[in-house]
Amino acid sequence: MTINTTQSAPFVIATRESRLAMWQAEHVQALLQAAGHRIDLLGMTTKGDQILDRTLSKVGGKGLFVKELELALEEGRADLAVHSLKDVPMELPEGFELACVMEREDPRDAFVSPQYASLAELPQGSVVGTSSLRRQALLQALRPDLRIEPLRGNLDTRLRKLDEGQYAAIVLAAAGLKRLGLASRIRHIFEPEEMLPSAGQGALGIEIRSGRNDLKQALAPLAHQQTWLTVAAERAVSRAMGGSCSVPLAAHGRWSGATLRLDAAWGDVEGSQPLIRAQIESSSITDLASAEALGAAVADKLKAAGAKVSTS
Ligand SMILES: NCc1[nH]cc(CCC(=O)O)c1CC(=O)O
Repeated sequence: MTINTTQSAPFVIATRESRLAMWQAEHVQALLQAAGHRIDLLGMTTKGDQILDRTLSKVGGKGLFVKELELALEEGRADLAVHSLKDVPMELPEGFELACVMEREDPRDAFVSPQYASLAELPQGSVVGTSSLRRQALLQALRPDLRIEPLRGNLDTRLRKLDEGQYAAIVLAAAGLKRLGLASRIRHIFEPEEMLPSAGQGALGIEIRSGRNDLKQALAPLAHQQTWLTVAAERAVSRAMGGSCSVPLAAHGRWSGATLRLDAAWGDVEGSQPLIRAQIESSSITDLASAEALGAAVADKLKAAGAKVSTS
């Protein structure tokens, strides 16, 4: 029998229990284990998961997926939480921070349909499933004839509802489908020119209690600096616009060489006005502060063109 009294306790990852959340937590677990750390998982059902089938945006929004994981960190039941950055509120509560942002998966949206190979093939008036106001607004801009119907639940649930025939097509993040080995369901990937992605889409962020330098050190090798700068710029647009899932807002950064091009689109909730779009390119993005300044500048352009800051 060996008793190792010097080895410290394992780090615990708090995670939601959806297949995608588990994949993401296990991915981080494997990377940290490969670097020699001991890592346990703590699975949790969040309020957001319990009400997935109701109108999430009306009962408190995205933060619901994150809050209970934060409580586990606060109470010391867990050390880190792995999030899809797209679901992480712009401002973290006092005492929490993002320890790192990891390399991005495909940030684009995917068209999924058993029958049709692309949006253009959909017959007039087809029903398309999405509960994202951003996807709804961008879809209607491309095809005003389509009927957009709500679609909730985790990825498997959404695909099942599609296969049951409730929709002619649905739109999902390519990243989630690829992570779960479901890339074969993708019929078309929208280029940002067609459908501009959401801030942070496809990127994972790891949240910790502020000041946990032991964790920061362990997580530093997982950070991807270019992704971090890109999503910092995107999230700064959302922050400046008061972004939440109750307003159609897209923000997407792309690099070509040393130049970051940041695109954003904003729509009013009623969807009565055409989308307002703005774009800036910058070759002087070197740190988080300059990335966030670029995001703020794009938000200023949106506002100058008539976009309203949301206060809810
Ligand atoms: N809002 C749910 C959500 N949060 C993150 C992803 C996909 C993975 C990612 O963006 O990292 C999804 C599913 C979807 O939008 O289709």
